[in-house]
Amino acid sequence: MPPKVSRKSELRADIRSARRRLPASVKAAADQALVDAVVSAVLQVRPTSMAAYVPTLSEPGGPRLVTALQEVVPRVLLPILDDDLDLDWAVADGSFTAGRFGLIEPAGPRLGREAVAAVELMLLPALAVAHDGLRLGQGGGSYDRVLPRVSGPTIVPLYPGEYVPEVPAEPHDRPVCGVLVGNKPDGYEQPHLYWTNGCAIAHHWHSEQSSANDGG
Ligand SMILES: Nc1nc2c(c(=O)[nH]1)N(C=O)[C@@H](CNc1ccc(C(=O)N[C@@H](CCC(=O)O)C(=O)O)cc1)CN2
Ligand SMILES: Nc1ncnc2c1ncn2[C@@H]1O[C@H](COP(=O)(O)OP(=O)(O)OP(=O)(O)O)[C@@H](O)[C@H]1O
Repeated sequence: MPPKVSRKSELRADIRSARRRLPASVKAAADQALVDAVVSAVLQVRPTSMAAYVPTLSEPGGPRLVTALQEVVPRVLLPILDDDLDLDWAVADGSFTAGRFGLIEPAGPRLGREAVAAVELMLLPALAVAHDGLRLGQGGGSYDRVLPRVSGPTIVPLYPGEYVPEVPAEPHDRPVCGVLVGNKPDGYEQPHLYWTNGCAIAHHWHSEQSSANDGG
Protein backbone atom coordinates (compact mmCIF):
# COMPACT_ATOMS: atom_id res chain seq x y z
CA MET A 1 0.00 0.00 0.00
CA PRO A 2 1.42 3.49 -0.82
CA PRO A 3 2.36 5.42 2.39
CA LYS A 4 -0.38 8.10 1.99
CA VAL A 5 -3.03 5.40 1.60
CA SER A 6 -1.93 3.49 4.69
CA ARG A 7 -1.70 6.74 6.72
CA LYS A 8 -5.29 7.41 5.65
CA SER A 9 -6.34 3.93 6.86
CA GLU A 10 -4.64 4.43 10.22
CA LEU A 11 -6.28 7.82 10.74
CA ARG A 12 -9.67 6.36 9.76
CA ALA A 13 -9.27 3.56 12.28
CA ASP A 14 -8.29 6.01 15.04
CA ILE A 15 -11.25 8.31 14.43
CA ARG A 16 -13.75 5.46 14.04
CA SER A 17 -12.64 3.99 17.35
CA ALA A 18 -12.75 7.38 19.12
CA ARG A 19 -16.29 7.85 17.81
CA ARG A 20 -17.30 4.39 19.03
CA ARG A 21 -15.92 5.20 22.49
CA LEU A 22 -18.05 8.37 22.87
CA PRO A 23 -20.51 7.69 25.71
CA ALA A 24 -24.11 7.65 24.46
CA SER A 25 -25.14 10.64 26.57
CA VAL A 26 -22.19 12.73 25.36
CA LYS A 27 -22.91 11.73 21.78
CA ALA A 28 -26.59 12.62 22.12
CA ALA A 29 -25.74 16.09 23.50
CA ALA A 30 -23.10 16.62 20.81
CA ASP A 31 -25.52 15.61 18.07
CA GLN A 32 -28.25 17.91 19.38
CA ALA A 33 -25.78 20.81 19.53
CA LEU A 34 -24.61 20.04 15.98
CA VAL A 35 -28.17 19.85 14.64
CA ASP A 36 -28.92 23.26 16.20
CA ALA A 37 -25.71 24.71 14.71
CA VAL A 38 -26.45 23.19 11.29
CA VAL A 39 -29.98 24.63 11.30
CA SER A 40 -28.60 28.10 12.24
CA ALA A 41 -26.11 27.95 9.37
CA VAL A 42 -28.80 26.77 6.95
CA LEU A 43 -31.09 29.62 8.02
CA GLN A 44 -28.36 32.12 7.04
CA VAL A 45 -28.41 30.77 3.48
CA ARG A 46 -32.12 29.86 3.31
CA PRO A 47 -31.61 27.45 0.40
CA THR A 48 -34.63 26.12 -1.48
CA SER A 49 -32.60 23.01 -2.22
CA MET A 50 -29.72 21.41 -0.32
CA ALA A 51 -27.92 18.08 -0.02
CA ALA A 52 -27.34 16.26 3.25
CA TYR A 53 -26.62 12.73 4.47
CA VAL A 54 -28.25 10.24 6.83
CA PRO A 55 -25.80 9.88 9.76
CA THR A 56 -24.93 6.32 10.73
CA LEU A 57 -24.93 5.44 14.47
CA SER A 58 -21.44 6.84 14.99
CA GLU A 59 -21.51 9.85 12.67
CA PRO A 60 -21.96 13.50 13.71
CA GLY A 61 -25.56 14.72 13.52
CA GLY A 62 -27.37 11.67 14.82
CA PRO A 63 -30.89 10.50 14.08
CA ARG A 64 -32.58 13.93 14.10
CA LEU A 65 -30.41 15.68 11.50
CA VAL A 66 -32.47 14.94 8.38
CA THR A 67 -35.89 15.72 9.86
CA ALA A 68 -34.54 19.00 11.32
CA LEU A 69 -33.35 19.99 7.83
CA GLN A 70 -36.66 18.99 6.24
CA GLU A 71 -38.39 21.44 8.58
CA VAL A 72 -36.42 24.43 7.22
CA VAL A 73 -35.55 23.49 3.60
CA PRO A 74 -38.19 22.69 0.95
CA ARG A 75 -36.04 20.16 -0.92
CA VAL A 76 -33.36 18.03 0.79
CA LEU A 77 -31.42 15.55 -1.37
CA LEU A 78 -29.89 12.44 0.23
CA PRO A 79 -27.21 10.18 -1.28
CA ILE A 80 -27.58 6.67 -2.68
CA LEU A 81 -24.31 4.71 -3.03
CA ASP A 82 -23.99 3.28 -6.55
CA ASP A 83 -22.03 0.10 -7.34
CA ASP A 84 -18.99 2.11 -8.48
CA LEU A 85 -19.15 4.15 -5.20
CA ASP A 86 -20.29 7.29 -7.03
CA LEU A 87 -23.47 8.86 -5.58
CA ASP A 88 -27.01 9.11 -6.94
CA TRP A 89 -29.59 11.30 -5.13
CA ALA A 90 -33.24 11.21 -4.05
CA VAL A 91 -35.45 13.72 -2.23
CA ALA A 92 -35.89 13.18 1.52
CA ASP A 93 -39.57 12.29 1.83
CA GLY A 94 -39.56 10.29 5.06
CA SER A 95 -39.17 6.93 3.35
CA PHE A 96 -35.90 5.02 3.79
CA THR A 97 -34.32 1.73 2.80
CA ALA A 98 -31.20 -0.14 3.97
CA GLY A 99 -28.14 0.34 1.73
CA ARG A 100 -24.68 -1.21 1.73
CA PHE A 101 -22.22 -0.78 4.64
CA GLY A 102 -25.06 -0.17 7.10
CA LEU A 103 -26.11 3.03 5.30
CA ILE A 104 -29.72 4.25 5.43
CA GLU A 105 -30.75 5.56 2.03
CA PRO A 106 -33.78 7.48 0.71
CA ALA A 107 -36.39 5.23 -0.92
CA GLY A 108 -37.82 7.78 -3.37
CA PRO A 109 -37.11 7.99 -7.13
CA ARG A 110 -33.46 8.36 -8.18
CA LEU A 111 -32.71 11.77 -9.65
CA GLY A 112 -29.36 10.96 -11.27
CA ARG A 113 -25.79 11.89 -10.32
CA GLU A 114 -25.98 15.41 -11.76
CA ALA A 115 -29.08 16.35 -9.71
CA VAL A 116 -26.76 17.51 -6.94
CA ALA A 117 -25.44 20.31 -9.19
CA ALA A 118 -28.62 22.29 -8.42
CA VAL A 119 -28.22 22.42 -4.63
CA GLU A 120 -27.41 25.76 -3.01
CA LEU A 121 -25.71 24.18 0.01
CA MET A 122 -24.24 20.77 0.78
CA LEU A 123 -23.81 19.15 4.17
CA LEU A 124 -21.49 16.16 3.84
CA PRO A 125 -19.87 13.57 6.12
CA ALA A 126 -16.19 13.10 6.90
CA LEU A 127 -14.03 11.49 9.56
CA ALA A 128 -11.73 14.52 9.62
CA VAL A 129 -11.17 17.79 7.76
CA ALA A 130 -7.85 19.67 7.50
CA HIS A 131 -7.39 23.44 7.69
CA ASP A 132 -6.83 23.48 3.91
CA GLY A 133 -10.28 21.92 3.47
CA LEU A 134 -9.15 18.45 2.41
CA ARG A 135 -11.31 15.76 3.98
CA LEU A 136 -10.80 12.20 5.05
CA GLY A 137 -13.92 10.18 4.24
CA GLN A 138 -14.92 6.54 4.42
CA GLY A 139 -12.52 5.65 1.63
CA GLY A 140 -14.84 5.21 -1.35
CA GLY A 141 -13.78 8.44 -3.02
CA SER A 142 -17.51 9.18 -3.42
CA TYR A 143 -17.34 12.83 -2.47
CA ASP A 144 -14.13 13.43 -4.45
CA ARG A 145 -16.36 12.77 -7.45
CA VAL A 146 -19.37 14.70 -6.11
CA LEU A 147 -17.63 17.92 -4.95
CA PRO A 148 -16.70 19.14 -8.47
CA ARG A 149 -20.42 18.97 -9.41
CA VAL A 150 -21.45 21.33 -6.58
CA SER A 151 -21.11 25.11 -6.73
CA GLY A 152 -22.64 26.13 -3.37
CA PRO A 153 -20.88 26.05 0.02
CA THR A 154 -19.95 22.60 1.32
CA ILE A 155 -19.95 22.07 5.10
CA VAL A 156 -18.96 19.09 7.27
CA PRO A 157 -20.22 18.59 10.87
CA LEU A 158 -17.49 17.08 13.07
CA TYR A 159 -16.89 16.05 16.65
CA PRO A 160 -14.21 17.89 18.68
CA GLY A 161 -10.66 17.00 17.60
CA GLU A 162 -11.63 16.10 14.03
CA TYR A 163 -10.77 19.52 12.47
CA VAL A 164 -7.01 19.08 12.21
CA PRO A 165 -3.96 20.90 10.78
CA GLU A 166 -3.58 18.33 8.02
CA VAL A 167 -4.74 14.98 6.70
CA PRO A 168 -2.80 12.65 4.38
CA ALA A 169 -3.76 13.91 0.91
CA GLU A 170 -3.75 12.37 -2.54
CA PRO A 171 -4.07 14.27 -5.85
CA HIS A 172 -7.74 13.29 -6.28
CA ASP A 173 -8.82 14.75 -2.91
CA ARG A 174 -11.19 17.73 -3.15
CA PRO A 175 -11.55 20.43 -0.46
CA VAL A 176 -14.67 21.50 1.42
CA CYS A 177 -15.61 25.05 2.45
CA GLY A 178 -16.39 24.80 6.12
CA VAL A 179 -16.75 22.69 9.22
CA LEU A 180 -19.07 22.86 12.21
CA VAL A 181 -17.15 21.73 15.27
CA GLY A 182 -16.80 22.44 18.98
CA ASN A 183 -13.58 22.85 20.92
CA LYS A 184 -12.63 20.36 23.58
CA PRO A 185 -13.63 19.97 26.35
CA ASP A 186 -16.87 21.95 26.23
CA GLY A 187 -17.17 21.64 22.45
CA TYR A 188 -19.87 19.06 22.66
CA GLU A 189 -22.15 21.93 23.64
CA GLN A 190 -21.08 24.79 21.36
CA PRO A 191 -20.03 24.00 17.79
CA HIS A 192 -18.73 26.89 15.66
CA LEU A 193 -18.60 27.36 11.90
CA TYR A 194 -14.99 27.60 10.68
CA TRP A 195 -14.04 28.37 7.07
CA THR A 196 -11.25 26.30 5.63
CA ASN A 197 -8.69 27.74 3.23
CA GLY A 198 -10.16 25.56 0.49
CA CYS A 199 -13.14 27.55 -0.81
CA ALA A 200 -13.56 30.97 -2.44
CA ILE A 201 -17.37 30.96 -2.20
CA ALA A 202 -17.32 30.55 1.55
CA HIS A 203 -15.06 33.57 2.00
CA HIS A 204 -17.54 35.62 -0.01
CA TRP A 205 -20.44 34.39 2.11
CA HIS A 206 -18.35 34.89 5.23
CA SER A 207 -17.50 38.52 4.40
CA GLU A 208 -21.15 39.28 3.61
CA GLN A 209 -22.16 37.81 6.97
CA SER A 210 -19.39 39.77 8.75
CA SER A 211 -20.37 43.10 7.20
CA ALA A 212 -24.01 42.39 8.04
CA ASN A 213 -22.92 41.70 11.63
CA ASP A 214 -20.85 44.91 11.69
CA GLY A 215 -24.06 46.80 11.16
CA GLY A 216 -22.62 48.31 7.95
N1 LIG B 1 -23.97 8.53 6.40
C1 LIG B 1 -23.18 8.51 5.36
N2 LIG B 1 -23.69 8.37 4.15
C2 LIG B 1 -22.86 8.32 3.08
C3 LIG B 1 -21.46 8.41 3.21
C4 LIG B 1 -20.94 8.54 4.53
O1 LIG B 1 -19.73 8.64 4.75
N3 LIG B 1 -21.83 8.58 5.55
N4 LIG B 1 -20.67 8.36 2.10
C5 LIG B 1 -19.37 8.82 2.00
O2 LIG B 1 -18.70 8.65 1.03
C6 LIG B 1 -21.26 7.78 0.90
C7 LIG B 1 -21.20 6.28 1.05
N5 LIG B 1 -19.86 5.86 0.85
C8 LIG B 1 -19.25 4.85 1.50
C9 LIG B 1 -18.17 4.28 0.89
C10 LIG B 1 -17.50 3.26 1.45
C11 LIG B 1 -17.89 2.78 2.69
C12 LIG B 1 -17.12 1.66 3.27
O3 LIG B 1 -16.26 1.10 2.62
N6 LIG B 1 -17.41 1.27 4.49
C13 LIG B 1 -16.78 0.17 5.17
C14 LIG B 1 -15.48 0.54 5.76
C15 LIG B 1 -14.43 -0.15 5.04
C16 LIG B 1 -13.12 0.06 5.71
O4 LIG B 1 -13.06 0.22 6.94
O5 LIG B 1 -12.14 0.06 5.02
C17 LIG B 1 -17.66 -0.30 6.29
O6 LIG B 1 -18.41 0.54 6.85
O7 LIG B 1 -17.60 -1.48 6.60
C18 LIG B 1 -18.96 3.34 3.33
C19 LIG B 1 -19.65 4.39 2.74
C20 LIG B 1 -22.65 8.25 0.71
N7 LIG B 1 -23.44 8.15 1.90
N1 LIG C 1 -12.81 11.36 -9.37
C1 LIG C 1 -12.68 10.06 -9.09
N2 LIG C 1 -13.09 9.11 -9.94
C2 LIG C 1 -12.96 7.81 -9.66
N3 LIG C 1 -12.40 7.33 -8.53
C3 LIG C 1 -11.96 8.21 -7.65
C4 LIG C 1 -12.08 9.63 -7.86
N4 LIG C 1 -11.56 10.26 -6.78
C5 LIG C 1 -11.15 9.30 -5.95
N5 LIG C 1 -11.38 8.07 -6.46
C6 LIG C 1 -11.01 6.79 -5.83
O1 LIG C 1 -11.58 6.66 -4.54
C7 LIG C 1 -10.67 5.92 -3.70
C8 LIG C 1 -10.74 6.38 -2.28
O2 LIG C 1 -10.40 7.75 -2.17
P1 LIG C 1 -10.23 8.44 -0.74
O3 LIG C 1 -9.45 7.56 0.16
O4 LIG C 1 -9.74 9.83 -0.93
O5 LIG C 1 -11.76 8.44 -0.22
P2 LIG C 1 -12.51 9.43 0.74
O6 LIG C 1 -12.60 10.80 0.15
O7 LIG C 1 -11.89 9.32 2.07
O8 LIG C 1 -13.98 8.75 0.78
P3 LIG C 1 -15.49 9.29 0.59
O9 LIG C 1 -15.46 10.54 -0.26
O10 LIG C 1 -16.21 8.17 -0.06
O11 LIG C 1 -16.03 9.57 1.94
C9 LIG C 1 -9.31 6.07 -4.30
O12 LIG C 1 -8.77 4.80 -4.50
C10 LIG C 1 -9.52 6.78 -5.60
O13 LIG C 1 -8.89 6.12 -6.66
